[in-house]
Amino acid sequence: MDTSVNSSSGRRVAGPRGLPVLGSFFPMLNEPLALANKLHAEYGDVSLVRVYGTPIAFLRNPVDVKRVLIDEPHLFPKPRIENPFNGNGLTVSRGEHWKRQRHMVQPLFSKEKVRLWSGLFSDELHKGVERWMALGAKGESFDMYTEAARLMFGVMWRTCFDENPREEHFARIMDAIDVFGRRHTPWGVLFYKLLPRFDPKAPRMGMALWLINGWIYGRLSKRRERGTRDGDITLLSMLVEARARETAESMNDKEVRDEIVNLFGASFEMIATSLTWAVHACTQYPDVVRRIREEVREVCGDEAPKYEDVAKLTYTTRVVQEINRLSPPAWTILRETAEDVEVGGVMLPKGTQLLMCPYAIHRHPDHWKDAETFDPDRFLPERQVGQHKCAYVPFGAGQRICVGQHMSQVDTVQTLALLLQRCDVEYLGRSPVEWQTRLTFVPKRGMPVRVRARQG
Ligand code: HEM
Repeated sequence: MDTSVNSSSGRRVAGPRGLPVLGSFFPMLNEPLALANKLHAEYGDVSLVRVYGTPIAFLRNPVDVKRVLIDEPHLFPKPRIENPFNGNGLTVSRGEHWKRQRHMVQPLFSKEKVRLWSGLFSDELHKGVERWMALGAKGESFDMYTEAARLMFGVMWRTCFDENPREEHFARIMDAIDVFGRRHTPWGVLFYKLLPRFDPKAPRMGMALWLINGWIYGRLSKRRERGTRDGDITLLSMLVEARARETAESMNDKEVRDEIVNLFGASFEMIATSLTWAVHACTQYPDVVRRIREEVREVCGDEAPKYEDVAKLTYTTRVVQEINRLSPPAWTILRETAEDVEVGGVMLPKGTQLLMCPYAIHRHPDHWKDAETFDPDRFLPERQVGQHKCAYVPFGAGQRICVGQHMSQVDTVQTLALLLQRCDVEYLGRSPVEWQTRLTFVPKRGMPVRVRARQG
């Protein structure tokens, strides 16, 4: 049986009714993106399920996505998301607090700032690639996702604190993500209060939270004691120095802590996911590898690719864009309706949760030709003419667009360029790769690869 909501145009939007009371709780919990794909295939651009009576609408038409994210964001705020990790940081805050924090945080990720951090990034990147080659030299394989996460975690740790990360920091954070991410998919945040009670691993989250707070507050208090120092380009210091636009107020300790956790949470796993899928694609398409290597040789010669080279690595950039189209790390963007409102010709009641899945939007048959084909050249400027602004939203759109978009693109392109310049990569897992949605869109059984130094 179907659920239906009357449309003002007489059309009906429908989805499966699901179980009594629970509705579609289990498909949403187990694999919400698979549910979204199924619903779009069966019911079109706007479809609806209920979970505990809460209506949840899936939108995939770029026209509706633009209206929600860009044209009328006041009608479609972010839902209230409460969890002790994110606190009231940028990814979850709303209203005036969000506006104030966004004005303070966004400038910290300008091109100029990313350039400042680029030496530090290159440093970590070289260590990472050398480590992968050393494993390959011993004949050992590794999980690309874990290694990409380790690399990007190191980059973020140094960006925040200008310290080398310890294995303990990485292991603790990955453990927290493992527990938190399983229960805490972006839609699962709506039901956070209910879920941990059933989760025997919840104490591990409590321990991780206690440690993370200790790491941040400890470093913050030292930074406050020490005061400003020339040449300090840590994100921690920049957050301490940031001033609100209208009042010139600075952040208190809790606000700095929240932003550090949010920036960490929003960044390293996302970039690691993008890199993982990019490396996998390169193992599948030898022609893509050949073109990236030719481009890197033309732009960098035998030198390692640097920050300044990235703008010239246009084909490699298109490869990354195509990866973020087909395997968008942020698999959903969440909003809710602030009042009864019509979307895509359908009347949705106040409080309807809106899930816009870039995975589905990036495959919309009216906006993408041969959507399943891996074709980086579809991002050539001449082929993008006339493309809808919201047909491609791996970083979101509108006022809440990702603050780390430039940083991500630079880091992913530079990593792919260096890796393929120096190494051959072999994928050792099953094909096709099974995926799952955790905090990001990840391979279900990891991404086993072997990396060997290139000869000659
Ligand atoms: C491939 C990498 C990344 C992807 C795919 C990605 C994706 C996204 C998306 C889709 C949003 C919008 C969410 C929404 O509208 O609700 C977002 C927001 C955000 N991203 Fe990213 N992101 C990436 C990397 C980063 C990095 C490197 C940082 C910072 C270091 C970052 C920080 C943020 C923050 C703070 C927000 C919240 C902005 C706000 O709500 O005002 N992200 N990201």
